[in-house]
Amino acid sequence: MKKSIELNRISKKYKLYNSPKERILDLISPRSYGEDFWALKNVNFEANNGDVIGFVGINGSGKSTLSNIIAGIVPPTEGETKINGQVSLIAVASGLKPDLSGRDNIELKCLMLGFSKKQIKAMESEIIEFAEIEQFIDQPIKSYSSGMKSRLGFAISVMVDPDILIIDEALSVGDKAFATKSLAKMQEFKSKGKTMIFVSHSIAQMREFCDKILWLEFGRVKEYGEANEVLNNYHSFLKTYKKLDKKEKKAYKLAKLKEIN
Ligand SMILES: Nc1ncnc2c1ncn2[C@@H]1O[C@H](COP(=O)(O)OP(=O)(O)OP(=O)(O)O)[C@@H](O)[C@H]1O
Repeated sequence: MKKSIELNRISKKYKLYNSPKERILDLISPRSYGEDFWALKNVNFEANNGDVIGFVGINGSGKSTLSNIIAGIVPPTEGETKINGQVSLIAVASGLKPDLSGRDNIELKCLMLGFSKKQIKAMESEIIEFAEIEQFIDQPIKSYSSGMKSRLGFAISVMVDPDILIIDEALSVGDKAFATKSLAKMQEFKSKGKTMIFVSHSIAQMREFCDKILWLEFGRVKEYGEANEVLNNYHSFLKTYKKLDKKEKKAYKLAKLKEIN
């Protein structure tokens, strides 16, 4: 089976600053300011062509950071990434530029993905139609509702027909009719044997769609395997975790983060 994604010991370090001043000082001064924070540590992950994989984990586990690394939006601090094919990431805030119109955003995103102006012109009307924003396409997208923005982001990402499609929480926005249409589009991707990654808090959606699940917990891989098995374990964990009070949850998180920070 051909591998579409190979991640070898990926780590990501962010810098946490107490004030904007500290951030600037860190940039201009030879001394180091701010605190190191490892959001991912030594993550190994592989996907084959045709895999449909869900990323789960409680808030702050590193799901979006890992998706962004696979999409090439965020560089890892350490480790090796091998991505075979073109990746498209759909996220609620997926790099659309608020001051540009819907049409200009389509052009910009497609240019960044390497399409020519002629190819973009040919795809444009299909994208606009799928996103259902015909009347608003020449308005700046800062005037769009969040549903409209996510429909546009979704439409661009699926119409460019990538080899690897990452959908980060984007299905939770938008109405029922659009969600049905999107799921049908993703079914089409699945049947074409493309690699798909879902980031979602909905276990039901994951069960319906994914073959494999990667469970992240505060920067580390807790489990990676067959969807039902990992989802059952994650579900049991959540049941226990949700019973903890605020203080206990914080203590759990701090203890886990201490292991890698
Ligand atoms: N640009 C950044 N600068 C500093 N810390 C960051 C940055 N982006 C993410 N983090 C931190 O990295 C950790 C992982 O964040 P990430 O968004 O990847 O988690 P997640 O699992 O996607 O969370 P959620 O389910 O809440 O979206 C969090 O503690 C977050 O605060």
